[in-house]
Amino acid sequence: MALSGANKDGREVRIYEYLDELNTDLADYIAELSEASVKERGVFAIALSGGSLISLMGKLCEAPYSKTVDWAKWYIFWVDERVVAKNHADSNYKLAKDGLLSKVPVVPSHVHSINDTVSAEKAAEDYEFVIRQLVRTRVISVSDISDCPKFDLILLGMGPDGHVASLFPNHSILDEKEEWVTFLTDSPKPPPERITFTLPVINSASNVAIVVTGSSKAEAVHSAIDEVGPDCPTLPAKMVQPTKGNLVWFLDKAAASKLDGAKFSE
Ligand SMILES: O=C1O[C@H](COP(=O)(O)O)[C@@H](O)[C@H](O)[C@H]1O
Repeated sequence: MALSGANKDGREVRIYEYLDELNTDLADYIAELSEASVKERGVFAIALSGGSLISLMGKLCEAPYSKTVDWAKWYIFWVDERVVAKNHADSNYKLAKDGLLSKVPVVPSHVHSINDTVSAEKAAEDYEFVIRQLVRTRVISVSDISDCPKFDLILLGMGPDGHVASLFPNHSILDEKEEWVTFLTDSPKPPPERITFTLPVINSASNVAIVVTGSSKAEAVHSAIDEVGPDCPTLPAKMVQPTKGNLVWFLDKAAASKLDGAKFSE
């Protein structure tokens, strides 16, 4: 059974003893949000990250989700992408295609990956243009307090340094307020060229989940959730604070091992 707790900002933190429980609860969470969004808006606009997240979403390819989720209503985007060919081992698109999208009946024209034939700068510009078109046609909602897109769900992982998407600690793109999608050519984690949603877009989503496993990330989890340590204020994961949306952390025991456990109850 998961331990869970809500802190003062209304963030929910779910901690799982076993990875299998985390995977099942994550699949339930995504399936429920998909159902609610399709009921309300007729579509589900979901943005994926790369990394460990995709294998943690693996239950969605199995029964009952493979049959019960309304896959045809999904519109799929990437929160961040490495600027490499789509068939490159580093591509977040390839990771999601191989691990999830090729195993469920999504509509190919609803899968919005980046243009992998241009520079990082142009790829970010093109991707923002695509998103703007889909906001105009309301495939993606719009925030009622800014002009930002309001994704139904944004799924994030987190690196041991506290980075989310391709927003790295102390990088100037953390301050980006105007662009929806920006680029970097100096990512501290390879490959160096990437595009990424900016914080205003992430924080405008209806729902954001940060899914983190492993002891190498325990210190950054502690800093972001317990709001302690010198790095805390500039930790990208800590800057994920949806303005009106919901934030849920999914953690395994190892990632949660440095948290103040007193805040959680079964
Ligand atoms: O480089 C990236 O890293 C993060 C974290 O990856 P993980 O394997 O440690 O979970 C990922 O969320 C992001 O999409 C990716 O581009």
